[in-house]
Amino acid sequence: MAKKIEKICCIGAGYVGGPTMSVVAKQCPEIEITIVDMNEARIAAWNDCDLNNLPVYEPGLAEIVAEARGRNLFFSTDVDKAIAEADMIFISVNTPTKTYGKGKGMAADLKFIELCARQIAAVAKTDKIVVEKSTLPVRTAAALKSILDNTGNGVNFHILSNPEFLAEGTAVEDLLNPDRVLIGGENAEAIQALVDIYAQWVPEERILTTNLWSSELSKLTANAFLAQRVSSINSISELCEKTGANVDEVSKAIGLDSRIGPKFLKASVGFGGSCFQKDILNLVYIARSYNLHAVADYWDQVILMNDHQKHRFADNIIQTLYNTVSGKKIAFLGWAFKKDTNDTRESAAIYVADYLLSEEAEITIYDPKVSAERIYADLDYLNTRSSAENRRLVRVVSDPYEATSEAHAIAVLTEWDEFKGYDWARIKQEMKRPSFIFDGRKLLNRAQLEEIGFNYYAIGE
Ligand SMILES: NC(=O)C1=CN([C@@H]2O[C@H](COP(=O)(O)OP(=O)(O)OC[C@H]3O[C@@H](n4cnc5c(N)ncnc54)[C@H](O)[C@@H]3O)[C@@H](O)[C@H]2O)C=CC1
Ligand SMILES: O=C(O)[C@H]1O[C@H](OP(=O)(O)OP(=O)(O)OC[C@H]2O[C@@H](n3ccc(=O)[nH]c3=O)[C@H](O)[C@@H]2O)[C@H](O)[C@@H](O)[C@@H]1O
Repeated sequence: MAKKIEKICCIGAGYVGGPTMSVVAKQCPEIEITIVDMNEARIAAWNDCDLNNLPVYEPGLAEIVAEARGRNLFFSTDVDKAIAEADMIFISVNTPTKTYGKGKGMAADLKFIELCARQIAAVAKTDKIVVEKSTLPVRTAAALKSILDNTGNGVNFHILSNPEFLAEGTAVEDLLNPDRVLIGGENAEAIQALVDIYAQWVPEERILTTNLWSSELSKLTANAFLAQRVSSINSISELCEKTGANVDEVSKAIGLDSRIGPKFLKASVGFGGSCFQKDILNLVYIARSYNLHAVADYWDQVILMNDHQKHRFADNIIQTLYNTVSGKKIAFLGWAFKKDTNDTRESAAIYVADYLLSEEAEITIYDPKVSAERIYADLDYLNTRSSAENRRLVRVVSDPYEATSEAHAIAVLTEWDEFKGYDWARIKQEMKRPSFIFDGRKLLNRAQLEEIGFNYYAIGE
């Protein structure tokens, strides 16, 4: 019989910790869950009475937080207390690409993970099951175990790997109906304790148990395969543009082959998000560290193709606008890395904007969920020009018609549904002529827009 878990602590109240634990709290009302974070502002936002102020926007999430918060779901900055009281501790902190030292620009930065392990070791006075929820390099559990066992108070720690496969924008749905839940571990009782939690709402045949290393490596592999599909179809999109083929037609034709399948074949301006690039870079780094250079080079191509796609989208705008965008107003519709999220990490929009700004374009941005502050922070982070210069060249507005008015061109960077329903005749009326649209998401209706008089360009057509 596995130990029944009564109290869970989750370290990290971000895009994974927040939604994941909210859903566990909803499905397991008898378990008390405390999500802790050292970021006070983030915890305050999770505790905000106004659910519109939650730090993560996900369809359906606010309702779940409203149901569970204060009942069996708590958000706190008191990390030590939550660790001390919990039977099971999820580590859901960020594991970004290293920006310094050995492995800079490639390896995952594990300093936040190590800090968690040291804090758990220092505080724990009772046995704990420690669950890796963050995405980690294969064999990280060995390092965690070494820290916990050597610096702890003599209590027993069992480590499990339980990577998260949710996608942003559909996090709640993905958590409620996961394709699979993956649990890697060595201790049968600890594994069973976590299986028992998920089994409250996930069919048992979708709960897969493996050894620790397969679980850790499966997460990196899943993201690499998904990103590879996007880069593969994006590579074909360029060939379509040269040959008269239409990439949507090609996607459909190949996707109907049951061995290939229809998902993740949508050509785009390039994949973004906090994880695809970081996880592939990490995979490449790990392969190189084992001297597997052919393996590393193979996966590296996925990133190179993605960079190429963003670059050529921006280049096409410049070329089409008579080889100069200097002083021209370009309207960006969308800044988030995909629809239905306020997350902008590694969004293709950032890189397209940066490229156009270096050509002295003046960009006006509208995104239904992303704040101006976030957009400026994204651009400043690249360090290409001064913060003052970014603010001089970029305007962020809350009305799409204001963004597009007097613009030479519109670039669609995120596939927000609302863009489809705009009054495109009015937009055309208020733009400079000729009026160009560059659809990086293949979202809009070519026939309708050409009828109105737009010059419409879409990826892969
Ligand atoms: N964002 C996503 O959709 C997915 C992310 N992942 C993985 O999950 C992990 C977390 O990702 P996100 O939630 O997006 O990151 P995030 O950056 O949104 O959240 C991480 C949180 O951890 C907190 N934190 C860091 N160190 C801490 C410490 N020592 N004590 C207390 N709090 C600490 C930070 O303040 C931050 O609020 C990453 O490894 C990521 O690769 C996995 C699946 C999906
Ligand atoms: O580890 C993670 O962080 C997560 O990464 C991705 O989820 P996410 O990045 O949230 O979103 P996706 O739907 O995968 O989209 C990623 C990027 O690829 C782009 N994309 C996706 C699919 C497609 O066909 N074409 C395409 O360009 C999206 O627009 C977006 O920019 C994976 O889908 C999740 O399973 C994983 O848990």
